Amino acid sequence: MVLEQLSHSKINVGLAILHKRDDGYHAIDTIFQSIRLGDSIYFARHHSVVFSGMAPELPAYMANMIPYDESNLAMKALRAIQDYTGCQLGAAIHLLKRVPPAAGLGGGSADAAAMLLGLNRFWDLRLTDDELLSIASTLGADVPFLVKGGAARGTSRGDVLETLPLPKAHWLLVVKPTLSVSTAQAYHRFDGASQISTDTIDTVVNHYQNQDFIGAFKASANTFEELLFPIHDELRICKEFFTTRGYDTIMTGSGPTMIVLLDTARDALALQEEVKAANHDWLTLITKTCTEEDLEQS
Ligand SMILES: C[C@@](CO)(OP(=O)(O)O)[C@H](O)COP(=O)(O)OP(=O)(O)OC[C@H]1O[C@@H](n2ccc(N)nc2=O)[C@H](O)[C@@H]1O
Ligand SMILES: Nc1ncnc2c1ncn2[C@@H]1O[C@H](COP(=O)(O)OP(=O)(O)O)[C@@H](O)[C@H]1O
Repeated sequence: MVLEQLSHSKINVGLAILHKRDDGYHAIDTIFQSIRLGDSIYFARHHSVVFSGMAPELPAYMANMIPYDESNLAMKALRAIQDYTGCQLGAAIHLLKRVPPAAGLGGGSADAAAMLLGLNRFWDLRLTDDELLSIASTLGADVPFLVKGGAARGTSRGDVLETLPLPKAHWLLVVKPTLSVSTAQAYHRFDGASQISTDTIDTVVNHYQNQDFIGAFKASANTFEELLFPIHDELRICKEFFTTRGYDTIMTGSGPTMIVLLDTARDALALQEEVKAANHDWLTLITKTCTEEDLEQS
């Protein structure tokens, strides 16, 4: 029997950095939204734990950034669950990566979350949701949301979650410029001031409460755009490529990925062609926001 666990990635529909905390982390206020773009983790019976992975659909320079060893966030999740439960069972585990790494899409964190959920099923560990969330919070600030999925407001380190109603699915074009941004370094640029506040995120939440994803997207803003646009021209150029064509576009997480909101898949395909025709070497992927049905299937 082979078990497949999907790991949906996320976008941030708005992110305000509020202040630096005493523990070195930053207090944030953000809206997480699951998207269909995700990796798969496969589990098969084996006498010991073996781990492998590949990313055949990603450009080589991105695929080469992903380690398939103990430093992979998915393997860290496996070790955390072994420590917590004392479970000594084996498994042959394969990670099929589709999500661009270091992109602000929470790809590694989503794999950690999928490993927790997948092992709970595969090894029949019967951990409760609260136990899984508590292990998740030791693995990274984004991991608890990625265990839950859906739509949620995240405060504190991004790990205190308030679930929001999921709007209907919307088409998105995910655009990954070539530069890579380290999350820690991006946070390090914050000097205590941002135009974006809890009020901004309150407005986004109001739109979510009204099932108005388009309104939420238009009202959102991200402190990381303030921190990174002045030092990376490619980000401004990338965002303007879409906004000047009339498309609402936001940067997700600590970047560099831009999320373009679209009415139809045809619009997404046409934009992909325009990016190619303009000779930009940005990776573009078409996806949708997740619905309840998507989450039930994962
Ligand atoms: C910016 C966000 C927005 O969703 O996502 P990404 O851009 O990484 O996808 C998250 O806050 C990223 O969360 P995550 O990637 O899980 O962060 P962690 O592994 O816990 O932390 C990586 C580093 O980021 C910094 N960090 C992270 C979260 C936070 N609230 N304050 C911080 O200062 C710390 O320097 C930490 O050492
Ligand atoms: N399963 C994984 N998938 C992707 N990157 C991983 C994974 N495990 C560890 N990494 C490392 O984590 C870094 C950040 O990747 P990722 O979690 O995708 O970033 P982000 O949080 O910005 O989406 C990568 O550069 C890579 O070296």
